[in-house]
Amino acid sequence: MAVYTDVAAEDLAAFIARYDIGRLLSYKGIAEGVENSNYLLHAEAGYFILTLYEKRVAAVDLPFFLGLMEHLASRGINCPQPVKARDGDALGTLCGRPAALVTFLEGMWMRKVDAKHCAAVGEALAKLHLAGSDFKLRRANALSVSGWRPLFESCASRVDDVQHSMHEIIANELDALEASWPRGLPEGVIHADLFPDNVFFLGEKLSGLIDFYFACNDMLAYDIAICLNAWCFENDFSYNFTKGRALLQGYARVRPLNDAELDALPLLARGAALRFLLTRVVDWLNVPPGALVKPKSPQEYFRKLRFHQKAQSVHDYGVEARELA
Ligand SMILES: Nc1ncnc2c1ncn2[C@@H]1O[C@H](COP(=O)(O)OP(=O)(O)OP(=O)(O)O)[C@@H](O)[C@H]1O
Ligand SMILES: N[C@@H](CCO)C(=O)O
Repeated sequence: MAVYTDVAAEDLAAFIARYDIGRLLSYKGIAEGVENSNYLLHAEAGYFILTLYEKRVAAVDLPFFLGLMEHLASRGINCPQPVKARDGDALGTLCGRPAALVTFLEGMWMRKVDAKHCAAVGEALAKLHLAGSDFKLRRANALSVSGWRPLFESCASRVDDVQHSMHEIIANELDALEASWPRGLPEGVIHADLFPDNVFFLGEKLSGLIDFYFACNDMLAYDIAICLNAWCFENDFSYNFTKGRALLQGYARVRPLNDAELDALPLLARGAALRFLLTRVVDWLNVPPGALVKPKSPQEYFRKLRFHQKAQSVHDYGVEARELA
C-alpha cells in the first residue's frame, strides 16, 4: 500500500462514526505497497485497516473483493474481514474515494524468504483455489493477456528510458504470448498478486493472506506462475530451484496439477513476468506528484522474463511433472 490521498482527522472521525468501533484514537498512513491508500487506525474497539481505493481498483469490483474475503474466511482461509457500518454497508466514501475498513491481521510478511515459506505459500494458494471454487460472483482478469497490449501502448514511447532495448523485447514477447496463450486450463478464483508482502507469518507458520484487490476468475495455474515469479528468485534475479520445487510441491500436495497445466507452466510464467513488468514500467514512469510511494523495480521483472523465455518445461523449474500430478 501507499498513501495517495491524505485524510484529515475530522473527515476520518466523521467516516468512522458510521461504524460500531468507538472513537478514533489515532491513525497513520502505511507507506508500504503501491496500489491503494492505506491507513492503520486505532479506534476504541481495536486496530483496523482503512483502504481508499485508487487508480487500478474500479468501484464496481469492490463487492467482488469484499464478498470474496468473507467467502474465503467462511471456508477457513484467514484473511481480513470487511467491517460493516451500522447500516450493513461495508463500502463507504471518504475524500471522494470509495473506502472500506477491514480487520487487522496479526503477523509479519517475510523479508527473507526460504524454501519452507515457499512450501507454505504453495499450499496456501492451493487451499485458496479450493475454497474459492463455490464463490458465486465473477470478475474477469483485466490484467490478463488482452490487457497487456493497452498497458504497453500507454507507455511504449518511453519504455526505452527505463532500460535500453526493453521496447523491442516487450513488443516481441507480447506478439508471442498473444499467439500462444494457453486456453482451456482449470479456472477459478485466483488471488493474482500473492507476493511476499501479501502473506503473513507468525513465527515460521503462515498465518494469513491479504490484499485481494486483483483477485479475479482466471486459470488457476496462472496464479502459481505469479507466485513462482514473486517468491522463487534471489536478489541477484537468479531462479532458486529449491524454492521453486518447494512451492510447486506444496501446491500439488493440496491440488495436483493436470498435464495441460504442467505443459503450460513456462508460458504462464512468461505471461506473469510480463504482466508485472508492464504495470511496474507504467508506475515507474507515472509517479503522482506528492504521493507517498516507492515504485517497484521494472528491471527485476525484465530479468525474470528473460529466465522464463529459456525454460522449456517444469523440469527447468526444479521439479519433474510426475511429482506434481
Ligand atoms: N488487514 C491487514 N492487517 C494488517 N496489516 C495490513 C492489512 N492490510 C494491509 N496491511 C499492511 O499494509 C501493507 C500494504 O498492504 P497491501 O499489500 O494490501 O497494499 P497494496 O497497495 O495493495 O500493496 P501491493 O503493492 O502489494 O499491491 C501490508 O504489507 C501490511 O503491512
Ligand atoms: N505486487 C505488485 C504490486 C501490486 O500490483 C508488484 O510487485 O509489482
